[in-house]
Amino acid sequence: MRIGIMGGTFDPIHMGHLLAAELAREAEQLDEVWFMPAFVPPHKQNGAVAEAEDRLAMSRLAVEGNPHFRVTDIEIAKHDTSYTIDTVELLTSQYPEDSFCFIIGADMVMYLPHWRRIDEIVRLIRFVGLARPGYTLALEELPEAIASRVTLAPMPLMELSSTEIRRRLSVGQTVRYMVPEPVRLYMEGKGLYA
Ligand SMILES: Nc1ncnc2c1ncn2[C@@H]1O[C@H](COP(=O)(O)OP(=O)(O)OP(=O)(O)O)[C@@H](O)[C@H]1O
Ligand SMILES: O=C(O)c1ccc[n+]([C@@H]2O[C@H](COP(=O)([O-])O)[C@@H](O)[C@H]2O)c1
Repeated sequence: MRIGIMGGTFDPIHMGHLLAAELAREAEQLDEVWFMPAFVPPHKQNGAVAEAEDRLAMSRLAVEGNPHFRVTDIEIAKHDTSYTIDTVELLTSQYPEDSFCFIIGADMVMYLPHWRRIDEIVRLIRFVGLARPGYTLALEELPEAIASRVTLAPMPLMELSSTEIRRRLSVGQTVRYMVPEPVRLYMEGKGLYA
């Protein structure tokens, strides 16, 4: 199977994540996309992040109804900082028959040189990069070994971030149509980010 990994903090998951995953799936003819909430994302170790169980539950609610989407708790179950190299080594050894790519937005594409052991990651998997407002997808600015492993997929600029959703909820503004409705109801029910 051709599998795309959509890794993220998903604090909370939003329509930008879902659209990016769906368009990457189409462009790369992926059989499945696995949404993978990080336990502690490497570059957010000092910031407060919602409980992993809530981020996982919201991710599960978000993918309901799409037969190509799944959620994996592989990183959350480890209860440790989620370095992608560890996850990729685990996935490629656990599923030798499948081929994996990692789906990321433009901010993460340009940050790839800073990922832990990126030289080894790019030998194991490819990346699918999608446009995001505020970030230029300038592959020519990346080292060739990394740039050659990134394929760009078409994506309309979507001005949406978890930060903006948390900000809106904290001041009582609407997030309807920015997140799937079951996710909105979950956040409302638990008073998340209020
Ligand atoms: N609006 C968007 N368009 C394209 N890609 C996105 C968008 N929002 C998030 N992504 C991508 O989804 C992945 C996971 O992102 P993450 O969970 O950190 O969400 P975020 O909205 O960037 O969160 P925060 O605002 O808390 O930093 C990253 O690869 C990121 O680039
Ligand atoms: O492994 C790394 O060094 C690394 C550095 C930054 C981000 N990542 C991964 O990239 C994905 C998106 O990260 P984030 O913080 O935007 O949610 C998520 O799966 C992270 O674990 C990985």
